[in-house]
Amino acid sequence: MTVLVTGGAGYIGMHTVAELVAHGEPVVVVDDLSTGHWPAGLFDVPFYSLDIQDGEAVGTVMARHGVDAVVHFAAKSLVGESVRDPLLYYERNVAATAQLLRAMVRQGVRRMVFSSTAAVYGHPGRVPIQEDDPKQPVNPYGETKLAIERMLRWGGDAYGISAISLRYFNAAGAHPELPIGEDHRPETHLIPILMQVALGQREAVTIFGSDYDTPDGTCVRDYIHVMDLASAHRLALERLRRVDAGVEVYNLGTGSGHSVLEVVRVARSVTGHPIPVAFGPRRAGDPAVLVASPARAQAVLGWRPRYTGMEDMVSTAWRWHKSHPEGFGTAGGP
Ligand SMILES: NC(=O)c1ccc[n+]([C@@H]2O[C@H](COP(=O)([O-])OP(=O)(O)OC[C@H]3O[C@@H](n4cnc5c(N)ncnc54)[C@H](O)[C@@H]3O)[C@@H](O)[C@H]2O)c1
Ligand SMILES: O=c1ccn([C@@H]2O[C@H](COP(=O)(O)OP(=O)(O)O[C@H]3O[C@H](CO)[C@H](O)[C@H](O)[C@H]3O)[C@@H](O)[C@H]2O)c(=O)[nH]1
Repeated sequence: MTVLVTGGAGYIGMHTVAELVAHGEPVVVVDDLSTGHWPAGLFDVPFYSLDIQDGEAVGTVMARHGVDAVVHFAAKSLVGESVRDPLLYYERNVAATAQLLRAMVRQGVRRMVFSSTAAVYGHPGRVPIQEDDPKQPVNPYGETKLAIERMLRWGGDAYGISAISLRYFNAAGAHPELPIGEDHRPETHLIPILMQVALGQREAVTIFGSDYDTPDGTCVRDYIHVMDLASAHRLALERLRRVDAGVEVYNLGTGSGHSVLEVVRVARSVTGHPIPVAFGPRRAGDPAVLVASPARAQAVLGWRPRYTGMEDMVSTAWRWHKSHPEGFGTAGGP
């Protein structure tokens, strides 16, 4: 009973590997290192530098390690890039996942936990957002994640695959003990950019829009700690093994929103750096407010986020960035 983690060298994937290993779960990682980093010697788990589009090679890994479930993080996930090059997202997200599912079917592996996103909702009609609210993605990234959710639904019927799709809101923070954290290149996410300003690596942060219909005019997001995302994956795996779940979806957020300016204020207080801001135009495709209703994940998975305060998110991120100003450095494969 081994779990195959695709994209396990990425930000959320690596924290989930840590969580699974800490709970005694045998894990094998497949990652092509296109955006990830695999620090040599940190985890005692088999690592394969493979593209999931190579279904045959991934199938061989499944057979060799007795894989019974897949946690599927591997994807392209930059909204702006997806608008500039949508075909890349159809290839690397939709087509690649079809290859992965084909390999699973061939190997008789019938459980998947899938990384979905709040971007499937587009501009929400109401907040907090519930799972059954309308899905109207406003960029190819969200569109391809929704397409995969639908592929899982059809695949569930046709091949007997049970899947849990976890729609994360804004992942944030870092492991409180292990030397792992967020290292995207280029970095586009708010909190790591604030940390880079505090480290003196950037002059200032540009706030995208100050005229939104929100209390302080800046966008409101539901930030969820990466450790809490990791625990949700473990609980989802447990559920897939316990019951024939069919295909289920869950929002993962705290249920509380924080404006960009609020996050900046917390970052100033945690780092002790003034973090200068500049106000710029709105970023295309940014909804004003995205806040999850996490009620379903709490009721069905028994999920309880532990790091719910913005200070928890920023201080664990700061610990990582301060001790690893160059991120994983040049760490490539093992
Ligand atoms: N970061 C967020 O706030 C957020 C929010 C919602 C959803 N998600 C989703 O969560 C998942 C992980 O996000 P992340 O922030 O950790 O991203 P990441 O880029 O850090 O991780 C993705 C990993 O997948 C690997 N990968 C990509 N394509 C691959 C392929 N074809 N074959 C093998 N490996 C491949 C990359 O090398 C990387 O290690 C993604 O699916 C993303 O869409 C992230
Ligand atoms: O330099 C920056 C970076 C971000 N922001 C703002 O900060 C907020 C958070 O932005 P991030 O880029 O950190 O995160 P997103 O909300 O754009 O994206 C996240 O949530 C999305 C779902 O809506 C997707 O799932 C995506 O993968 C995930 O990273 C947004 O209002 C954004 O406009 C700034 O003002 N300046």
